[in-house]
Amino acid sequence: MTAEPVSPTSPAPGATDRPAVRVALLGCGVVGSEVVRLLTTQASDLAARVGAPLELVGVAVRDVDAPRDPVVDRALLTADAEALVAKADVVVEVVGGIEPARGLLLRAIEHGAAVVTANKALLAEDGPTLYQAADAAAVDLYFEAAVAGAIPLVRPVRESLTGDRVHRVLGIVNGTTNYVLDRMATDGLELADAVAEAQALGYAEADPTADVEGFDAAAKAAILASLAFHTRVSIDDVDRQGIMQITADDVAWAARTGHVIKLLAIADRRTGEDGAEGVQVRVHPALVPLSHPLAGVRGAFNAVFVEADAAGELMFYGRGAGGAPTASAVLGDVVSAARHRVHGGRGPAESWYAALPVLPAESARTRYQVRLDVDDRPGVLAHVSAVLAEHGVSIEAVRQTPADAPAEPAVEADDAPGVARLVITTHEAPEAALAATVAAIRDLDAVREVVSVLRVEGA
Ligand SMILES: NC(=O)C1=CN([C@@H]2O[C@H](COP(=O)(O)OP(=O)(O)OC[C@H]3O[C@@H](n4cnc5c(N)ncnc54)[C@H](OP(=O)(O)O)[C@@H]3O)[C@@H](O)[C@H]2O)C=CC1
Ligand SMILES: N[C@@H](CC=O)C(=O)O
Repeated sequence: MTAEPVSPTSPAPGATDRPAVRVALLGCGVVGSEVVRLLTTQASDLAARVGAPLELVGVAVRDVDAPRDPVVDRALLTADAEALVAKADVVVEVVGGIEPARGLLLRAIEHGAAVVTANKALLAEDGPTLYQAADAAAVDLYFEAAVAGAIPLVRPVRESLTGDRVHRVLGIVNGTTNYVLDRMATDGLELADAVAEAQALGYAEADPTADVEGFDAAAKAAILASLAFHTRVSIDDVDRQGIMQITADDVAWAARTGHVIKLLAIADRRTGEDGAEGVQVRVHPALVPLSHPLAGVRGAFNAVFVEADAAGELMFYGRGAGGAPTASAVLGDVVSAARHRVHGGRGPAESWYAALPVLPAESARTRYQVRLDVDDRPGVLAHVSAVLAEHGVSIEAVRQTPADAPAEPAVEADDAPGVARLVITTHEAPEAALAATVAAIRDLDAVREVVSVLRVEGA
């Protein structure tokens, strides 16, 4: 595509003669550059939808001399983001990270600007500071792009379902890890090779920690849980486990038992031990049955189920990352905020924070699939079953390794008994009981090794 310079006042033939809505852009990287492109190429459509032209009044970056695609008029570029936010009606923050993003957004709000951000890290760490500031200043705070990129998900949860009672949010909210797990499942790649491929394709960052360790998914889970349950959930409240321990062998075994492994974000409304309601939020890899719609979510796509009392089950699917898809969500927010500037009105406000407490990880209810190598002698299965029974965990299925298993049991000494691999799938039980069961099984004399423990979801 030819890169056309962006002029300070993009022509807007579809607009009325109302004064332009001034838009300041903070950040012009992967997402910001696509925001510039859309603001330019869609100028007349956007003006018609807003009822006034959108005027890009400045673009704050770190390096004003770096080459940009699309080319941005040098007169628009500035390294002084503080000064820029003071002269806009709508401030779009696509810088990322906690500071200076938080300070800039608060300054924009202080100046009476509406703000649009894609910054999940900031919202998950300190969203309430922004919500409260926006509420106090009676300005819009929109953040559709912060969760699941292009997929309209924040708005349905924040606005459309606000008359309903959500009881579960379950989904794939990180495209990089879904791509990695998908490549491991389809071509038998080891995790490191699949991550390297994701980096080469631009899905994963040079430092993929936020994706593979589950931080990115945990931030999105915290934001979704806060909105869905009308309470305050921060990233520190999320029980988080990434995909680093998943091996090609785990993925192959998942297929043998009719599953795929997905990194899931799960937020549940549930009753705690004291009988009081709360929310439990977690991110971890899980076995998903091949028959479940989430199993069919391939590549870097995202998909989220929301279950509400009256609405029933809703599914949202699409591209969760990338410059253009994310910019689409940002522009939707810009149009909403700009419309309010022109015609009056305000978007939703989160001033009701407090309600449901966050329950500890151990209060979650889930199912486990445990693979273990045991001595192949009479009575061993009875010992293992007894441990499960002692912890009140019911067995759904047990199977023994077929001869052509992809992973070989440990090599034993000449005089040792043979080794059998058991795959035990439990019924749903409290997380605490399941974890204690695995610890007790590991201590049995007949157990050579607990090879893997994975949760099973979506059955
Ligand atoms: N990339 C994606 O697919 C998605 C990203 N997001 C979110 O969008 C946001 C932006 O992500 P992305 O575009 O990928 O990030 P990039 O790293 O590509 O871009 C960041 C931009 O911010 C600028 N910047 C950095 N520090 C400052 C500063 N102190 N003052 C002014 N400008 C600064 C950089 O300037 P310079 O160009 O000079 O270095 C760059 O233009 C993040 O919050 C991210 O989580 C959300 C969904 C998907
Ligand atoms: N790193 C994220 C992209 C932005 O949200 C992902 O892989 O989904």
